[in-house]
Amino acid sequence: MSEKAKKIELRHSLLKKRTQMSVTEWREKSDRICTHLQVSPLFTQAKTILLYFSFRQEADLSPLFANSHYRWGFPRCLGKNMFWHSLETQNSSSLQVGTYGIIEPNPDNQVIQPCEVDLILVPSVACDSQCFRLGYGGGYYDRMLSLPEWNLKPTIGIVFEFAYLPELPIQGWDKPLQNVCTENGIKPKI
Ligand SMILES: Nc1nc2c(c(=O)[nH]1)N(C=O)[C@@H](CNc1ccc(C(=O)N[C@@H](CCC(=O)O)C(=O)O)cc1)CN2
Ligand SMILES: Nc1ncnc2c1ncn2[C@@H]1O[C@H](COP(=O)(O)OP(=O)(O)OP(=O)(O)O)[C@@H](O)[C@H]1O
Repeated sequence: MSEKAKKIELRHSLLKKRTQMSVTEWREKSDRICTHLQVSPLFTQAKTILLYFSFRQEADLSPLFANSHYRWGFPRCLGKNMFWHSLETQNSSSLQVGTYGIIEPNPDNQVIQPCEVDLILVPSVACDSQCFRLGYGGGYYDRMLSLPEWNLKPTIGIVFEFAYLPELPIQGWDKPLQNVCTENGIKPKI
């Protein structure tokens, strides 16, 4: 089987497993992930952090946004690129539903430039012990993290432990992240 076909099959089975989690289990594991993040030096030493609105039962990091000590950035998809915005108000009029049905900031919100970013929390379908990541297949983070202005930014892949695997199928453009966080803790790249 090709690496591409292996990715498609794995993505399908892991997304199925993730959406079969009960809401209670999802909430508990998401909260544990938030707790591990909140005590990590990578996190506490950051000022501007990129993250996401949970989609298809991804770990929900919304308890983190409540902390106004940090500046939070959320992605907006435009074509094959992501743009990052902070939300000045918690007002729902600053949000819209984007291309894939994911909530995103509307373009009027303040743009966050790469040089301002200290940490990226990367939503993942799976990660492996070398910090390679499987996403939804759009290539958004692969493209972004391959650019020189993003290349050296600290990254933490976010997955539940059941999707932290020994080895993912990888293709030429896949670049490892620097860390992975599951409900059991933060694991740096080996
Ligand atoms: N919460 C969250 N927001 C995010 C991401 C994410 O992973 N999580 N993204 C991270 O990239 C971007 C959105 N990327 C996405 C890419 C593809 C699909 C999607 O539905 N793909 C189709 C198959 C596409 C294909 O194989 O060509 C599908 O799964 O049915 C969804 C989101 C930006 N925002
Ligand atoms: N650095 C890059 N430059 C150009 N195209 C890229 C790059 N990285 C990935 N792609 C394209 O993106 C597509 C999707 O890649 P892949 O299946 O690895 O996505 P993914 O990491 O699962 O998705 P996502 O990052 O959106 O969650 C591939 O077909 C590939 O051609």
